[in-house]
Amino acid sequence: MSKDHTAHRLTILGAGVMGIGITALALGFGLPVTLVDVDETTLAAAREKVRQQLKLARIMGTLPDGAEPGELVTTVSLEEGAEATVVIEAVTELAEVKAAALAKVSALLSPGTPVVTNTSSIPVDELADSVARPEDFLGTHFMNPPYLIPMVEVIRGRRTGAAAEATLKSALQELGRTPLVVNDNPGFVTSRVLHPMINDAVRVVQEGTAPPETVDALFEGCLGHRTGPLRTADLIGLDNLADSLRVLYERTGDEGCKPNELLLRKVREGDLGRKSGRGFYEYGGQLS
Ligand SMILES: NC(=O)c1ccc[n+]([C@@H]2O[C@H](COP(=O)([O-])OP(=O)(O)OC[C@H]3O[C@@H](n4cnc5c(N)ncnc54)[C@H](O)[C@@H]3O)[C@@H](O)[C@H]2O)c1
Repeated sequence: MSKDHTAHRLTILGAGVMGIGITALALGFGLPVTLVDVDETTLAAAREKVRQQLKLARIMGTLPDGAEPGELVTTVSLEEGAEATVVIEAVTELAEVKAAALAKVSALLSPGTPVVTNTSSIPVDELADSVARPEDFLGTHFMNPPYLIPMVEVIRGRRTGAAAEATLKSALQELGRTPLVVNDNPGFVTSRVLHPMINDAVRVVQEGTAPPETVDALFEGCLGHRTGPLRTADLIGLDNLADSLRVLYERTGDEGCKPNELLLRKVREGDLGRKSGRGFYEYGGQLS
């Protein structure tokens, strides 16, 4: 047991959209978290964003009543995160960046500590080549914002061991999430279906058939989606979406996954969605 009286303590790599969200969820359920990124400025901003997400999650009633928040440590040193019971990697969706981070962190951990990639699309078995013990390695696909979405897609790689899967499931249960296990392939289930669909929605906007507001209104009003595809793109982050589509295109050859020119232009111009304040919509000072 950790000093915070929870069975698990997490180390999370990457203080971006997902690292911040998973950290806020874990703290809200009382788990201690060590959040690691490559620079102190990012980490300072992340502390404030975590605090805001915790506040929002409490207002929305998605955290357990009366739970003492877990302790948060932010650091640029991977060594400080070596005592975790589970490590979750949520760094940029570039295979070489993930491989380097996973190699470093897995070498520091005791055998039997699950190392989990929160990749959107890169096959787990491909990344498993870079970790010290492939049997301890598997994937999750937490969605944004983690405190609001109760289910987590879990990806079992070809070399993932039963013990790692069981430990990850117990941590997800402690986080109040329901795991659903799928097999390994580019994009797994959700990204393989959702990301090309969003790419098509961007194409519809680019071709002038309808503006983003109308596309989203049709998906929400006619198809019953909670959030339309362009608002979802802004929530994901347009840079991350483009990276994920590239991963899918390179590994499947599916032309529908080739990132659309309008999407790439927005990324080039720094319009990344909610996290930068503008994407397909404007966000005046809202939470990322
Ligand atoms: N954004 C979403 O909605 C979403 C949903 C599910 C999964 N994902 C996946 O989660 C992962 C993270 O996505 P994101 O949207 O949070 O990205 P992001 O661009 O917002 O953040 C990535 C963070 O990783 C940090 N980083 C880069 N290299 C690092 C290293 N070696 N060590 C520590 N930190 C490092 C960066 O500084 C940055 O803060 C990606 O694999 C993405 O595909 C994203």
